[in-house]
Amino acid sequence: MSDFSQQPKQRLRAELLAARRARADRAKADAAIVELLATLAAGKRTVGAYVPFSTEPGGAVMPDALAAVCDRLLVPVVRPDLDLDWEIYDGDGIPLGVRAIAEADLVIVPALAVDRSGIRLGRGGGSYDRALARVGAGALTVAALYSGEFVDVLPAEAHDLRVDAVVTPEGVTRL
Ligand SMILES: Nc1nc2c(c(=O)[nH]1)N(C=O)[C@@H](CNc1ccc(C(=O)N[C@@H](CCC(=O)O)C(=O)O)cc1)CN2
Ligand SMILES: Nc1ncnc2c1ncn2[C@@H]1O[C@H](COP(=O)(O)OP(=O)(O)OP(=O)(O)O)[C@@H](O)[C@H]1O
Repeated sequence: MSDFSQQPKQRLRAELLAARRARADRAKADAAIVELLATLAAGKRTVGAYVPFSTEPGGAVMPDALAAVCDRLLVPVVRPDLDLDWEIYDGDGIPLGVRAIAEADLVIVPALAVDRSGIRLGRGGGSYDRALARVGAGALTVAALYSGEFVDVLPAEAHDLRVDAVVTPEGVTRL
């Protein structure tokens, strides 16, 4: 059992980021993750996602692959207070406001790890704790992870919001 509930979040983040940098199977894992996410996004009106950093699940091709199968792809714009505004991917760059994410049918969120109850560990800005609170009741929230990042128990705080599912190269798991 992978129980990290008593570990400081800062140390967990550092370990998970170091493991991502050391991965050798990235391209294959990203291809599998993008295929699964594109299947979830297919035919949706509005999808919220993110533009992956170089070591994040999904890789550089993820936004184009998602934009090709849904009507409208929203990506975050970080505000000075670390809250998230949203803009249309590859669009005019006009911010749509923090509430735009409420229109999404599917929200793909970045995470360093997620546990079996849906608690996610992010980068520590509280950005997604705030953004997830605005997601509509009917929307599906999914975190994209590499193998080994879906764990049994993570440290949880009162403000942490859960995701509905995780996508790893092995498949989609509803929580
Ligand atoms: N792709 C992506 N976009 C995202 C997030 C994310 O986690 N991933 N965010 C989630 O909230 C928000 C941005 N928050 C961030 C919080 C911390 C760092 C950060 O520590 N950056 C490192 C280098 C990042 C890397 O290459 O891995 C740095 O600046 O040193 C970046 C973004 C919105 N956009
Ligand atoms: N709804 C909120 N409004 C304002 N600040 C918040 C909110 N939720 C969490 N925070 C603050 O954000 C900080 C980071 O929280 P936490 O460690 O849970 O981040 P995280 O979920 O790992 O990161 P992220 O949400 O950016 O991916 C904490 O100091 C917390 O107080």
